[in-house]
Formats: sequence, C-alpha cells, structure tokens
Amino acid sequence: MVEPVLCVRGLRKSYGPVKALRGLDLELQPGRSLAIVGESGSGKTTAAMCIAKLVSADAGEVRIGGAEFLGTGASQTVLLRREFGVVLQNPLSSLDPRQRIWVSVIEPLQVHMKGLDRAALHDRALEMLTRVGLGEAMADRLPHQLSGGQLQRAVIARALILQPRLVILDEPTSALDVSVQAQVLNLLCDLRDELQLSYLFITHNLALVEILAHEVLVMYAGGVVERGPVHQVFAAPRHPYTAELLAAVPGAGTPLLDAKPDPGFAATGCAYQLRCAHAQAACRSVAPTEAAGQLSASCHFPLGGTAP
Ligand SMILES: Nc1ncnc2c1ncn2[C@@H]1O[C@H](COP(=O)(O)OP(=O)(O)OP(=O)(O)O)[C@@H](O)[C@H]1O
Repeated sequence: MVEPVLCVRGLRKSYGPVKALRGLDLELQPGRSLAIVGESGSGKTTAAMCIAKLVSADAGEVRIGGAEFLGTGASQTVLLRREFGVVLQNPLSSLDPRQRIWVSVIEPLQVHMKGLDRAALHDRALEMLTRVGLGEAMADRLPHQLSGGQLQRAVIARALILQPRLVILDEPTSALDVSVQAQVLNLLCDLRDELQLSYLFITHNLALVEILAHEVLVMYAGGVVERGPVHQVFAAPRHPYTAELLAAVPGAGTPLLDAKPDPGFAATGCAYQLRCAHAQAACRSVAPTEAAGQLSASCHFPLGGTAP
C-alpha cells in the first residue's frame, strides 16, 4: 500500500468556547490534491495552521510521509519547513522586503542544507525561478519591484526549493488581480503534475477547487459535513450546506457567502439545523455521523437518497 503524504487523525482546536476544529481526519495520497472549502469562520485556516503546527492543536495527530510531524526542527517559521512548502494569500507578507528575490528563494536551503556555497545557491535559485516562469532578470530585484503575480511565483519557487512532496496553499490566488489568478493557477497545476506534488488547498472559491483539486472536504462550524471526489460532490452534493455553497457561487474570484457559521453553537443535534431548509425533528435532537470515508455526507437526510 502506498504511504499517504499526509495523514491527519482527530485534530481538535478550541478558542475558549469556540470549537474551531471538532476532530478532523484526512488523508492525502501522493500526487493527489485536496481542497478544504467552507465560508468564513468554518475552521479552514485553523485546520491548515494546526496541520502545519503553526497553531498547537488541543488533540490529534499529524503524519507527513509516514512519520509523526511534531513541528520541531531548525526552522523557526512555517515558511522554511522542510516537510512541506507553504504558499499563503499575500505574497508580499511572505517575503522579506529588504532581501533580493533569489536570496529569499534559497532561504530554506540555507536553513536545511548547510554547506552549499554562494554560487551553488545562486544557481539553484535561478533554476527554480526559471521553472516558475521568472527569468534571471527578476532574481536580483527587491519585492517592491515585482508585480503581485511575479511575487507569488517567487513564493512558489521558495516553497518548492527543498523538493517537498506536500504543499499547503491558503487562498494562493485571492490577493491577485483576476487576470493574473489564472496564470498562477495554471502554474500550480503544471507543477503539481510535473513534480507529482500533493496540495492541501484552503479556499472560499469553489471555481478554483474544480481546477486544482481532486478531492474536496466541506467544513461547517468546525466539522466536516461532506467529502469526496470533486466532480462527484459538485455534480450531486448530498449535504444541504454543500448545495447552498454551490448555489451561491457567482464565478471565480468572488467569495461565497457572507453569513458566518457559529462554531460556538452548542445546541444538540446537527450544527447546520437552523439554516437548513430540510431540517426535521431528528436533526434537532441527534448529531449526524461525521462525514468519513471516500464519499460521504454528515446528514440524516442527504439530498438524493439514503443517509450515509
Ligand atoms: N486566534 C483566535 N482566537 C479566537 N478565535 C479564533 C482565533 N482564530 C480563529 N478563531 C475562531 O475560530 C473559528 C474558525 O476560524 P478560521 O479562521 O479557522 O475559519 P476560516 O474558515 O479559515 O475563516 P476565514 O476564511 O475567514 O479565514 C472562527 O469562529 C474564528 O473566529
């Protein structure tokens, strides 16, 4: 059996009374990409941050490449991790404004592969910058001399410089102009296929999920309400919340819904019951089973058929 690139079991995180993550399980196979979707406040970023050990979870286990990931090591910041690359929403905040682009790109190499001389580091930076579509001319520039799309390419180059198999992407295109978003998205798709990368991808934007991910995990109020292959979940959503998200999609680049789920909501039964047009008595008294397995929805009365 192939070892998953990422395996997460029972990840929980509360902020006081707010249950931001209610026990997350997921697996990511080599070369596969998983998108975590949900509206603002559903727990997506908390999930990514707990997986990256940027925020410490209250409980649960994270395994990367078969080994438990404890989040310790030489690197002080998540951007320099050896185990995975990270691409965040705002590329400017990921790069040191005083450092030339090539120096930022090779920073993880300097931390984790000591002993490379300056010429070798420079060569590696140019190789990676070329791979992401930035020529040598960009290498010596400072971040403020690059456009948003060019900066995000540089961040991607740095995320890949240690050749990780897993890349965590948190809204990687949402700070970019719409015309540039497609270019960066295409680059991410090409790199994923060429380098057999696995992406864990956090987004509000379902249009991007169809392009970048194989599987989708839908979160509501800190829990997983539906999961499965993207084409199956999008073609026939089984959880009413997934259907609501899909119905709200006005097009690429536009956030989904403004309404926020309330993860502090402590009533018995289903967390989605007050917003659900299909709620029945059982939904108010008994919490549905968590969505687990290949294709499932956490709902007593899933759309289109029997309960999972
Ligand atoms: N540092 C914190 N302190 C207190 N509450 C927090 C903190 N971080 C997140 N939360 C709460 O946890 C819940 C989940 O937040 P989280 O940021 O993970 O959601 P999200 O789906 O990523 O939303 P967004 O897309 O807006 O970032 C929210 O209710 C949020 O207010």
